Amino acid sequence: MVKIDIKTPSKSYSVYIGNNVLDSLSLHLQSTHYTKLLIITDETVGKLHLEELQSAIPQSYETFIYVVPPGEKAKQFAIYEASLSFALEKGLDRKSCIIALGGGSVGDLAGFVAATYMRGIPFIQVPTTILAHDSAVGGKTGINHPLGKNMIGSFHQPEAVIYQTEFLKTLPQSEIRSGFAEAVKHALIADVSLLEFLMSNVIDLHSIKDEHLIYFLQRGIEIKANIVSQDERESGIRAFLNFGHTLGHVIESSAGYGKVSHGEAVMTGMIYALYLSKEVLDLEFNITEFELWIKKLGYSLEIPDGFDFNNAFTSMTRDKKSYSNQPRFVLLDKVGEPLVKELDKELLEKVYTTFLSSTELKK
Ligand SMILES: NC(=O)c1ccc[n+]([C@@H]2O[C@H](COP(=O)([O-])OP(=O)(O)OC[C@H]3O[C@@H](n4cnc5c(N)ncnc54)[C@H](O)[C@@H]3O)[C@@H](O)[C@H]2O)c1
Ligand SMILES: O=C(O)C(=O)C[C@@H](O)[C@H](O)[C@H](O)COP(=O)(O)O
Ligand SMILES: [Zn+2]
Repeated sequence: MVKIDIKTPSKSYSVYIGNNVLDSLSLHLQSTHYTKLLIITDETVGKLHLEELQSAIPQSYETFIYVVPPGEKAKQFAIYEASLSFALEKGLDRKSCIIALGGGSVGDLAGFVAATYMRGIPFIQVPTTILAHDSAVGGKTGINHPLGKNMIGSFHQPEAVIYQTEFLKTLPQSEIRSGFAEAVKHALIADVSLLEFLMSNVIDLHSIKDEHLIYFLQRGIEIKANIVSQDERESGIRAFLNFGHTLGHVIESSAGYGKVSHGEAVMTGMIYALYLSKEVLDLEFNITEFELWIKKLGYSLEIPDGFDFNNAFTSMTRDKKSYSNQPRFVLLDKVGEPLVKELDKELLEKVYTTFLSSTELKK
């Protein structure tokens, strides 16, 4: 088992990673004495892993279960409202605890329910996707709005993150691919040697070795923990974790939430940001080699039908990093050295055209 401690101004907590870390959940629940528990999970994850999670909960606990639709459908106002109603009907109080069992969608929803129920109650993340090495840590919670991704939310740190890596064994390929994008993001923004490691050891997403998986999950969490501990509420360097997300979120919302996975959209957004970084900062990086690797891993890097730069620009001006109607992008000066820059429409459109015509992306 690996334990990573996270320290933020609002809370300190631990992330437990390994094959058999549900014991850490049992210990936490035994020592904390919440009044009631509410497990929020989705239909798919519930069928696969709820029983095992329940076996780790001490019998003395009154436990309720609320099952939401899988994927981005969970991050809708209607589901958020229904989850709050369920919590009220079951009589959760301020000393009750919500447990999020699932990927980032369940974690974001359940965390936001916990953040707003009676103005905030505790919650525990039990992530079940590779992507959730990112989403379960750091306390960003929220739901989507038709006009933008995660537009309604809060910062609310979990009490603990219990990352049972056995749960990852049931992930379909598409979800492994989506989650791996955030691992690549962590490498690009913070650790050139992690990027080299990933590019030489992950050449097929069907056969990632267990020790490699644990290594990049752990390293990604360390990178995120380091940033979040310095800037919990994104007044500065936390924006680096948004690398690739300015375009990525617009791809997700314009395709219709859930049509393009978060990781696929972010991967496309990261490649666009690499082209921007070349243009604006003379980034020295072999984008062609990177694109070929990414295509071999099966990323489609597709721009949704009907995607139009002018509409995308308008949506990017609504991004949470933007102000005064000017999109702000995370760029790389070097791999591992990000910065945030306000960019104007002409430049964004020019580089978008270059990016779209990249021969490697079309292969
Ligand atoms: N809060 C943050 O810091 C943060 C960071 C990154 C991403 N996110 C958000 O996370 C969301 C994406 O999360 P995600 O990709 O983890 O997935 P998800 O929760 O949307 O799940 C994706 C699919 O995988 C299934 N699934 C989950 N675990 C499984 C398992 N072990 N076996 C089989 N199927 C399983 C789910 O049922 C669903 O169909 C996005 O909404 C994104 O915006 C948040
Ligand atoms: O933790 C962060 O900070 C991130 O930006 C991590 C991202 O991977 C994640 O997708 C996050 O939800 C995006 O945040 P948003 O503020 O742009 O909605
Ligand atoms: Zn993300």
